[in-house]
Amino acid sequence: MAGVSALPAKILLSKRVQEMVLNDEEPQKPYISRNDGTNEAIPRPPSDLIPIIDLSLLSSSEPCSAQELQRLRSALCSWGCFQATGHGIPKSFLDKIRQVARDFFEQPMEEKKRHAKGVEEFEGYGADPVPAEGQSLDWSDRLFLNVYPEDRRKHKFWPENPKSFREVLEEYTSRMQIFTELVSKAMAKSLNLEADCFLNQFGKQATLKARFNYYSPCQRPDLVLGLRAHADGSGYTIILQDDVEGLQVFKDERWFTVPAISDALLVLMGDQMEIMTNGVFKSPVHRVLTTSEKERISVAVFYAPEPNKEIGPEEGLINEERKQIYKKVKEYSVVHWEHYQQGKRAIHVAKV
Ligand SMILES: O=C(O)CCC(=O)C(=O)O
Ligand SMILES: [Fe+2]
Repeated sequence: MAGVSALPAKILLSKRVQEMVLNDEEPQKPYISRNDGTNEAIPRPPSDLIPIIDLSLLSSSEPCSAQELQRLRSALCSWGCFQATGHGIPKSFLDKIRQVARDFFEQPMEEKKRHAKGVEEFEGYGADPVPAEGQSLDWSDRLFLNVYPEDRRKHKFWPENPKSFREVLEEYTSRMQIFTELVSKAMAKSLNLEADCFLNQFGKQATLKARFNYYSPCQRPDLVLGLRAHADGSGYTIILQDDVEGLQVFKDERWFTVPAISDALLVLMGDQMEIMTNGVFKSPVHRVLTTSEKERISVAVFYAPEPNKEIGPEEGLINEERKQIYKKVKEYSVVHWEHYQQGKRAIHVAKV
């Protein structure tokens, strides 16, 4: 294509995608990653939609609670994700998060760069560290922050503007702690396990990391991805979308677009929940498309076991019919990252 050059990823990453778009630059070679032809979302039969689970039904003793738990289990066994409603976080607050995220990214570049990360670092404003040679880059800008435990926060990366950013993120963190407790217990109950079993594996100092994603419009959505196909290395991930769709989940050899539902949070299993459930729950491959019309914003919160904690398959999920397929692992996110950098999945390293 015209204007394609082969600037090294390191140089490209020192410049934000949003800057390239403002300068009307075409995507350069490392950003070109799609080879699956069409940009069309495949029409889906009504029965084949990402399940929506009403969490408010799960804590009651009504029969509908057992039914909803069963739907939760079935969603995580087949899709590895579900859209959570009835979670108790008001839509007005979810809108606030979306708004501070938008306000942050819409600021002038100099303001955002006050919180810039180094090209090789994780935390702060920028893009992922430089991937292995030959790997593509994502058409996105990010603000990545450790939010829990509190002593892991690096305040120099926390925006001062918009003014309410910190307060809103602190509240979201507290709400995410309540949310993860609720979801971890419900997942255990759905598998007939002791309610606290996953919480015990994650540990009291389980980490929460927030990634604010800004996907600029792209002139070549047919060639460029907002985020390349991957599975998460977390325990599980909670994703808040705005009204622009783009996230897709891979299932049955097809990509399915995750519908934008304004009051829902997408709960998506990471590899560590697949390990803890001995492969019963699936950690799905997912990706983000770009669109030429409008920017897209999302906020992903990664919930992972506390550092140095060994995790492994729940005993109750190992039996004669279902042999142990995963080993105990420690610091899985490190191995996951090394593979991710090379465009590979890591979960095989945890196989027995
Ligand atoms: O932007 C999204 O909707 C998904 C983000 C995601 O998959 C990730 O950050 O790992
Ligand atoms: Fe992801």
